[in-house]
Amino acid sequence: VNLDPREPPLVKPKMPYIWHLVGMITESTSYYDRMSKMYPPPIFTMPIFNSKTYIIQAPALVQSAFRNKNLSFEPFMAEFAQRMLGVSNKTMAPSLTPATETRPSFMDEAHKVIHESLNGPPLQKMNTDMLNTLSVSFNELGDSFQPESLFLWLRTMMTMATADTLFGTHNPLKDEPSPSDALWDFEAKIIYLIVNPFAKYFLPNAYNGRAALQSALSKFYVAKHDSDPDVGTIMKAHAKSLRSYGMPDSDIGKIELSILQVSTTNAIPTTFWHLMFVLSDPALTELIREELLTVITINHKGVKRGVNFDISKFASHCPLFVSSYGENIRLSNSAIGSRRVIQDTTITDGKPTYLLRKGANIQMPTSVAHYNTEIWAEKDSDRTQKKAYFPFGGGKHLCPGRNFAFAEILGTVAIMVLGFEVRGVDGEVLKVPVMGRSGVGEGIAKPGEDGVKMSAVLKRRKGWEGVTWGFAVVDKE
Ligand code: HEM
Repeated sequence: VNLDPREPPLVKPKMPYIWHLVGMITESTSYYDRMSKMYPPPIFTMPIFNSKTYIIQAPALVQSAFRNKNLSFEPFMAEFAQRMLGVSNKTMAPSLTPATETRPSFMDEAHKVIHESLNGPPLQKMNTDMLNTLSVSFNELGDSFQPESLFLWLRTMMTMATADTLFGTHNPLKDEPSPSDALWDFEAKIIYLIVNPFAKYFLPNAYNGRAALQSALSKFYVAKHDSDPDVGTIMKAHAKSLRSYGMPDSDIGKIELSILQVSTTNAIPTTFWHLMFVLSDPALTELIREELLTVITINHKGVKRGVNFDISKFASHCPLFVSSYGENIRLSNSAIGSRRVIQDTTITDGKPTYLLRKGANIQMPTSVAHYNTEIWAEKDSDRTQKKAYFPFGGGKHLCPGRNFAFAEILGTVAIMVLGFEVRGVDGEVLKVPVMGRSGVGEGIAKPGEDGVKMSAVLKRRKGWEGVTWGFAVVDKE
């Protein structure tokens, strides 16, 4: 590749063309950590085939990239979504509609619609719907319960509660034989579905799981169930937008699988890690229980007691609980932020300035900043840490689901910590399973085999037996 001297320095691969690509595929996101030790920050150029990818490692430069309007996420979203969903150019066409004099591009309109649907009253409804659906599952548990796999039990319960929240009474997943497995079989292999044109033969579970989900979702949209009153605003508004740009109902079903996927893929593993971090530290568990006592109201209904959490108070009343969540998403997140240079541009961290050439790709490995021990040593200033912390990306595409994730994750962990004693099958305190790295294209690491196999015993806590749990979400403070 040709490099202007003002561009970031080139890191030549040991073997031309594919060396870096092989590294990414075989070592997943750990490859970037290894590279960062050999080529310390701030930024370098990695040649892949005949193209250039700039790897931005210095947190200040990452923040500069997030703010730069010439670095776009949209080409990736379009390419990634089409291959992930396995849809034709014809199906994708309406969602690629460019702007006209009278109307924004579909992508810009969808961006606005999604961000609006995940804020204010629609967000509060989503938080309450999700957590009250989950509460039903907890309320149905007896005095003691032992899931074969704590992770898989939590995953299934949260997947179905998310789908109920998004799709309402006619949640299309309900008609599938094992909908949560179909979704996660698909999710686990997304990167391979993207790169492997023969996925149908090599990855039958992922391929067939995706097809079954898309067919169920298409029936939902053909029957116009998205106009039902209990459907989440995000699904209603996004489908309305797709229709207005000319997409037929059956194709809407295929595309909307992506919203179900983004709503579950990171939030559910994050809940598991947060639960594990808290439960593995009995002193922390006790302190968090004390904090949680300040955000509940107890109603006596005859002999039964109803306990409601007020989610809007978590931020102000539960500093330890909230900061443990913040630390959890720092450690469990090894997402790679992506952007494409759509116009020659420069970025700077205040010292040198780097030229970025039109057409090149950008990758920003979260783990390089999130695991930088110099930055995260206690002595380091808050300002530096703030720059080095981007679990939800940044700029225009800063994750719009972060407030929903905050509510659902803390709400789920809150019930389990306050309402239950959760121990290992041997009665001992649970240990955090080995946390690997997420694969390329994933955000949050999933537990490995030991974590998936881990069973647990949930016993209702003394004094909290027979409680009916619920959530009354008031305004976020
Ligand atoms: C702990 C949970 C979550 C994490 C760590 C996370 C992380 C991220 C990240 C890193 C991005 C890319 C941002 C960028 O490149 O600047 C993103 C985008 C996005 N996320 Fe999340 N996310 C989470 C939960 C959710 C949930 C629950 C939803 C939906 C309800 C959601 C919906 C989205 C959407 C729609 C985008 C694309 C935004 C856009 O293009 O403007 N996320 N998320």
